[in-house]
Amino acid sequence: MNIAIFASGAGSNARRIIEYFKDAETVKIALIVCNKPGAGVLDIAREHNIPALLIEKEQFFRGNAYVDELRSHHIDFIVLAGFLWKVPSALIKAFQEKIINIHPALLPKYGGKGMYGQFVHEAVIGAKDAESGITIHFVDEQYDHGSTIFQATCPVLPDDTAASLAQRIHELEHKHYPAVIEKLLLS
Ligand SMILES: Nc1nc2c(c(=O)[nH]1)N[C@@H](CN(C=O)c1ccc(C(=O)N[C@@H](CCC(=O)O)C(=O)O)cc1)CN2
Ligand SMILES: NCC(=O)N[C@@H]1O[C@H](COP(=O)([O-])[O-])[C@@H](O)[C@H]1O
Repeated sequence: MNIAIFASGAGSNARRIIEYFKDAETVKIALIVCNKPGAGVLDIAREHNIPALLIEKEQFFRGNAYVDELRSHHIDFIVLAGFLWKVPSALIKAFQEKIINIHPALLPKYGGKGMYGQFVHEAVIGAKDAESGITIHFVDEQYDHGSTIFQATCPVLPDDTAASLAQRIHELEHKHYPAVIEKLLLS
C-alpha cells in the first residue's frame, strides 16, 4: 500500500506518519506532495529519502490534478496533513474514499474556507469553548465536509493562547493520526 502525504507547512504530522511506518512491510510512504517551495515538510522528505513533488496551481486546479504523476508513483492512498489547497474533483474522483484529512478542531465546528492553522485555534479561544480537539475525516469536494472517521478532545484552558492550544492539538494529532491511518488501511 503506497501512501502520498500532501502537506504545505512544517510537516510535524508527516514526520510522525513517516516514522510510524518506517519499518512497515505492507505500507510505504512513497511520495510527499507540497505546494509551498521551501516548506519544512520538503526537508523531512529529503531527510528520509522520500521523493517530493512540488505542485503548481495551474496544473492542480485546471490540469490533470497530478493524477498521472500519482499513478506513476503507484499511489493507493492520500493523506492530507496541513495541506492548504482545496483538493479538486478530478483528484477526488481518481481516489474515491482514498483521501483523508486531519482538522485541528471538532468538526463541524470551526471548519470551511479560511479555517486552518492558527485561525482555527483563535476562533476556538475567541468562542470561549471549554474543549477542542481533532477530527480525521474522508475528503469530499467541500472543505471539512467528508464523513468523520475519528475525533479526540482536549481541554481549552482559561489562559490558553492560540499557540498553547496548537501545541496541545499537535500532541493529539501526533498520537492518533498514524494509528488511525494504519487501522483504516488494514480494515
Ligand atoms: N476538497 C477538499 N480539499 C481539502 C479539504 C477538504 O476537506 N476537502 N481539507 C483541507 C484542509 N483544511 C482543513 O482541514 C483546510 C485547508 C485550507 C483552507 C483554506 O481556507 N485555504 C485557503 C488558501 C490558503 C493558502 O493557499 O495558503 C483558501 O482556500 O482560500 C481551508 C481548510 C485541504 N483540502
Ligand atoms: N484545516 C487544515 C489545518 O489547519 N490543518 C492543520 O495544519 C497543521 C499542520 O501542521 P504540520 O505541518 O506540523 O503537520 C496541523 O495542525 C493540521 O491539523
